Amino acid sequence: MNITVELDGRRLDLANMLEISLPIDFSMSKERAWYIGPPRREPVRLGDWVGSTREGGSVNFYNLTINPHAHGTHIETAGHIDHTYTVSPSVGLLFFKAFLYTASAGESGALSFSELWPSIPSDVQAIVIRTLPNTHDKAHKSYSNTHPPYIMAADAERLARKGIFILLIDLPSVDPERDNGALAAHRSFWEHQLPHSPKPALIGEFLYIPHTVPDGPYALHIQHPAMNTDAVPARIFLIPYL
Ligand SMILES: N[C@@H](CC(=O)c1ccccc1NC=O)C(=O)O
Repeated sequence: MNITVELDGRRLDLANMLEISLPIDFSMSKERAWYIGPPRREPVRLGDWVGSTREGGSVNFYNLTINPHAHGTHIETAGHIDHTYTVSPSVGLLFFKAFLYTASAGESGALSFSELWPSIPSDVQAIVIRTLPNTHDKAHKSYSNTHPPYIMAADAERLARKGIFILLIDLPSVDPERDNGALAAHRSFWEHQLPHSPKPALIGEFLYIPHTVPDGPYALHIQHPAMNTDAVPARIFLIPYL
């Protein structure tokens, strides 16, 4: 089978899609973020019957307890911070024009975008922020009480005003861990979306972008389950251009 996809005249290297998301791992035994402990996976028990083949049941039939914000890569709508009736966060398009940028934070914890602004192409729809340090332990790290870096509200506004409607980062939040509910970057990004934005804006958090992937332009592909709530787990890929 031979499939060719072009995004505004640029061919996508579909054979070399790069996954940049983290799964929800039910074998994880420790806190991941937001102080709530690991995800849980428990067999259904109905009288003598158990939904676990290991325990003698005919099938595996588990109840899952997950929190999309705390347990892995997820995408969220503005319903995360307001009373919007949330249908499933929905991406609507198969591919977006994306840009991967590596940012580091100064002493304040604010990420610097100073090298991003001169290099970002004008037609970008999605930005992927990889933060430094980017050691492999990031894929398993427990973030509660670590106060990771964050995006400044003014930078989130500038991204939105450039027409970017998908903002992705490899940390549990685009905002500081503790800000008394301000969530300034979340609010600023959603508030300053252009009126003709083609899709409802999304923020995605808790990604993992291997250090081997160079900064620059890519196509972006997002997969997610349909769940009517503010945030859903997501599988996210960067696709190089040929
Ligand atoms: N920083 C917020 C909390 C917060 O941002 C948050 C809390 C629980 C789950 C997700 C959160 N933010 C995610 O982007 C606060 O201090 O109230």
